[in-house]
This record gives sequence, C-alpha cells and structure tokens, in this order.
Amino acid sequence: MPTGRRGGKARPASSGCAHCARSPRPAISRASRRSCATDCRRRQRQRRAARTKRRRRDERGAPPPATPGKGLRPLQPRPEAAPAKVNLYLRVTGRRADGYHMLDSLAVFAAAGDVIEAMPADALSLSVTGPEAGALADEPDNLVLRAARALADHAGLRAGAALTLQKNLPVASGIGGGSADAAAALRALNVLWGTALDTAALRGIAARLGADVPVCVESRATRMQGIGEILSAVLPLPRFGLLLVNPRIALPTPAVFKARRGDFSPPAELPDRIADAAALADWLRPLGNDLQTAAIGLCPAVAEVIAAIAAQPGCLLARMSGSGATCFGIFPDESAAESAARALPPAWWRQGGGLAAPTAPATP
Ligand SMILES: C[C@@](CO)(OP(=O)(O)O)[C@H](O)COP(=O)(O)OP(=O)(O)OC[C@H]1O[C@@H](n2ccc(N)nc2=O)[C@H](O)[C@@H]1O
Ligand SMILES: Nc1ncnc2c1ncn2[C@@H]1O[C@H](COP(=O)(O)OP(=O)(O)O)[C@@H](O)[C@H]1O
Repeated sequence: MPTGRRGGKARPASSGCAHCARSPRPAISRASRRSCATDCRRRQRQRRAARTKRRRRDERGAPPPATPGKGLRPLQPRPEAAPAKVNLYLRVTGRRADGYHMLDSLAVFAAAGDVIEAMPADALSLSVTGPEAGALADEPDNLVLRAARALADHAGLRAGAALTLQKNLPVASGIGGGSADAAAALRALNVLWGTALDTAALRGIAARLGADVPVCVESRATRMQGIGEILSAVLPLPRFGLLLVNPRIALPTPAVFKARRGDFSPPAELPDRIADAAALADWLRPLGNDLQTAAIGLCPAVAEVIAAIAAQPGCLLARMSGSGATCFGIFPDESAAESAARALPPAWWRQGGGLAAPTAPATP
C-alpha cells in the first residue's frame, strides 16, 4: 500500500530508511543506511523548526521577512537598453499651478542609448562607465539609484544590487538620458528582484522620478500629454533615418522652461496615416518645438547645429529635441542619417541610424 505524504506524491514502502521511505539500492552498505537515517532525522527536525517559526509568525500577524521575490533571477546580467528619447514635435499647451508645464509631444526612441546592468549584491551600488561618464562624476543622486530605491520602497523590499551604467548619451541634452536610465533600472531590477510588476505599475513608479520617465518604460513611439504622464499610442510611423547632434553644451531643462515666452499652443492634430518619411516631415514641420527659441537664446549653438543638419543631403526636417541642446534630423533612411553624422564636425556628439526596438510590451 502506498504511504502517502501530506500534499505530496505517494511513495512506495521500502526496506531502506524508515524515515524517508527512500529505497536504497541493494548494494548499499549498512553504514550508508545508518547515515541516511541520521540525515533524514536532521531534515525532519529542520522542517519541524521552520513550521513552528512560520506558525508563531502567523500567530503574531507579522509580515514575512522583506527579501527579494522568488521570480526568475538572471545568472548573467542582461544588458538593459536605455534608448534616447526624441521629441519629434513639442507644444507647450499650458502651465499648472505648481509651475510645471502642460505639453503635447510625439516621442520616439533612437537606436543610440545608454546601457544598464544589474547583478545580485547585498547593498545597492552604482558604477558609471562609458564616454559620457565624466559628466556624472559629481552627480549627488544618480537617477539610477533613485529608481532602485523607488522600486524597493514600492515593493517593500530591503534588497541590494550592483548596478552598472554605461553612459553614452550626453547629459542634460534634451534626449532624456537620465530618464531612460531610470526606466531601464526599473526594468532590470524588476527582473533581478523578482518583483514582476507590469508595465503600468512601473510607469506609476516612474512618474515619481521625473516627467519624462514614464514614456521611457516602453520606449516606443508615444504621444505625451499632461506634464508627460498621459501617454497614448500613436499610428504606426513609416520607416525613417534619424540623426542626433549635440554641440556639447549642457542645457538644464528648468532654465529653458523659465526662458520660454509667448502664448501657449493648441495640441496637435494627428493624421490617420503617414505614408513615408517625407510625409512625416511635412506633417511635423508646422508643429514645431515651443522650447526651441528659448533654448537658442540661452545657447546660440543650437541654431548652428540645426542649420548644419538641414544642409545635409537628404535631410527632410531639422529641429531641436526636448529642451535641447540636442537637435535631430529626419532622413529617408538609416544610411542617409549615418552618412550625415559622419559629415558633421567631430567636435559635436553625432549619432545617425534608426529607431530602437521597444524595451517593454505595449501597455493595453
Ligand atoms: C522637456 C522634456 C520634454 O520631453 O524633455 P527633456 O528636455 O528634459 O529631455 C521633459 O518634459 C522634461 O522632463 P524631465 O527632464 O523628466 O523633467 P523633470 O525632471 O520632471 O523636471 C525638471 C524641471 O523642468 C520643468 N518642467 C519639466 C516638465 C514639464 N512638463 N514642465 C516643466 O516645467 C520644471 O521646471 C521642472 O522642475
Ligand atoms: N543617469 C543620469 N544620466 C543623466 N543625468 C542624470 C542622471 N542621473 C541624474 N542626472 C541629473 O539629471 C539631469 C538631467 O539629465 P538628462 O536626463 O541627461 O537631461 P535631459 O532630459 O535634458 O536629456 C542632469 O543634469 C543630471 O544632473
């Protein structure tokens, strides 16, 4: 008759160890059988102790100890892309009582970007590498660490991680590098810590870190409204080449919003269909970037960069992204954008190519 165990599979009775009903091979010695029985008694004692501890904790109503969740944890760090955000148009539609501006913008994500990696560790740490790392040397509170703390708080964890940021994007440059890094850290730690939050929950945490962070969770073409937290899917965009150029002058976002003058703009009207890169540029042309004039006032090099991009063969539109000073050009394809990048002054930061693959599944 099978000797069943509570909630487990029935095991056959045997002449082996009396405690675990393990059936030793006939060749096994008496000494081995004795040692098996000793092991089993020890395991039984450990299981009993654990059950007693759990029961006592339940009786006290205490929560389980704060440790990372039990989801999948990568043995090797999976590099998490943090693609640059580009505002194809940006309209300032109003201002809230707290000083934040209401926006209407179409954000896309370039193949160029930073990279985050997260490894298991007892404490939280960040090491910054890459060509633009120097600009963050004096950063007192990197957005990557702020994102990690925000996720741990949300999940009620006391968890650590050794984070690495490969900083390729210029800092304070209107392409949301810090926001992309924060969003990538949330995604990487959501896996490492097994917190398994969905995209909508990650966006909620992201919104507490900065206006641009929610859109960077998925990194797909998205219309941003409100102060950046109201996100809606857009019609499929045609394939096009994207050139990014920064004159290597940092432009802080608050200063540009402060310098903006003039009326607010109405939101854009989105077409049903955009046939190709030329039609995309034609639609975007009148929509503008309402921060561009203010940015040029603070940093005249922005006008120089826009003129240089516009003069490249095949350029369909040249404009500033976000609060600058990075500017972008739309080209018929990736190779035209790459050629234009090579033709521009090497003293500028230039990246030509296409769009990034989305970094998270689309939110329903
Ligand atoms: C302008 C945009 C357009 O995508 O991009 P960037 O130029 O930063 O890349 C964003 O709205 C920037 O978002 P983000 O850089 O996350 O801004 P936050 O850290 O939240 O805010 C920095 C400061 O910018 C101003 N700010 C930001 C967003 C907004 N909708 N209205 C504002 O007035 C506020 O002065 C705020 O104190
Ligand atoms: N990982 C990070 N990358 C860039 N900037 C960061 C980061 N962490 C904190 N910051 C701070 O955030 C500010 C905005 O950075 P960034 O996102 O690069 O600007 P923008 O949104 O204009 O492209 C920087 O001036 C810097 O002080």
